[in-house]
Amino acid sequence: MAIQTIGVVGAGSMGAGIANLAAMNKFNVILNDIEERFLDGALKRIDKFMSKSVERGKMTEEQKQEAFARIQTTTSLEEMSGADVVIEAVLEDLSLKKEVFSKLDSIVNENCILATNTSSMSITEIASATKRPERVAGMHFFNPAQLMKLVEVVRGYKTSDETIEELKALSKQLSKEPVEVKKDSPGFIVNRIMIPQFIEAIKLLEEGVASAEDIDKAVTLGLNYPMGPFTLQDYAGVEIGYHVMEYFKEEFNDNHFAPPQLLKQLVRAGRHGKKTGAGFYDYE
Ligand SMILES: NC(=O)c1ccc[n+]([C@@H]2O[C@H](COP(=O)([O-])OP(=O)(O)OC[C@H]3O[C@@H](n4cnc5c(N)ncnc54)[C@H](O)[C@@H]3O)[C@@H](O)[C@H]2O)c1
Repeated sequence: MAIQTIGVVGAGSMGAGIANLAAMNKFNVILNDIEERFLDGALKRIDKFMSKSVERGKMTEEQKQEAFARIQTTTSLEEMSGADVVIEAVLEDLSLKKEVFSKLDSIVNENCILATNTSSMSITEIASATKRPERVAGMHFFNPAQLMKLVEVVRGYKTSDETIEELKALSKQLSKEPVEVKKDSPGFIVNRIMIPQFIEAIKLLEEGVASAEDIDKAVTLGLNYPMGPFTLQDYAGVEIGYHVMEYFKEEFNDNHFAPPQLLKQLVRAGRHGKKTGAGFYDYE
């Protein structure tokens, strides 16, 4: 199947980035969110990203305009009927994702692939909200989706080989490097490794072993990571890690994954990271 039109549901950090990436790679994009203001915000961020690319000589103004023109925005999920693949990027909430998948299943054509950008949750469970579990899979991008090279293509229990192959091919068309996650396991590969590191970093901070700045410095210089754990959580959205920890705790039946108290407090206080002006660090 030749994929021409990609639907993206949820126009937040990830949805906007994925829509931008798809448009820059010459796909038509239908970008959906629940309110116009979220779509306007997404278009502004897309415009900003591409303007910087033009400044840096990575694309021409004409290419930017062409890519922009390929993105159609809508608050009506019905308009996903024209999509060959839909990538869901709503909040990390299992019941919300299932509701979106159930609706999409009755809107899109029968061959359409329904992919989720979930950071951790069960593809099999999300697929169970549809009558096409063989056409449902994880397509996990990293932030910012325009730049980060990796895509985890994740198999649910009933995902067909054809669906996996098509999503791997699509990832390459989007200039990404896909890896196949062969089993539907919480957090897939990257978050399974990263979340315990976040937990240990927050515990070190809580125990007063070192400051956030010094933990970040130690990890960047000592492990050669591009960002330390606090800078990265603030960048990704502090609440995302929190939801993933809660999910790991339940799924693995292991309290070791429980979100540390400090993280809970930040989430409760609305300190969700850079996008809210504060997280582990202050930005304003
Ligand atoms: N932020 C990251 O670093 C990152 C990386 C990889 C994957 N993810 C995953 O991507 C998903 C989105 O994360 P995000 O950081 O972009 O979140 P976000 O909060 O920035 O955006 C979520 C968007 O979904 C919209 N939304 C909510 N309900 C909706 C509905 N019913 N229909 C359409 N839109 C709806 C919201 O209005 C919001 O604009 C999550 O599952 C997250 O775990 C996030």
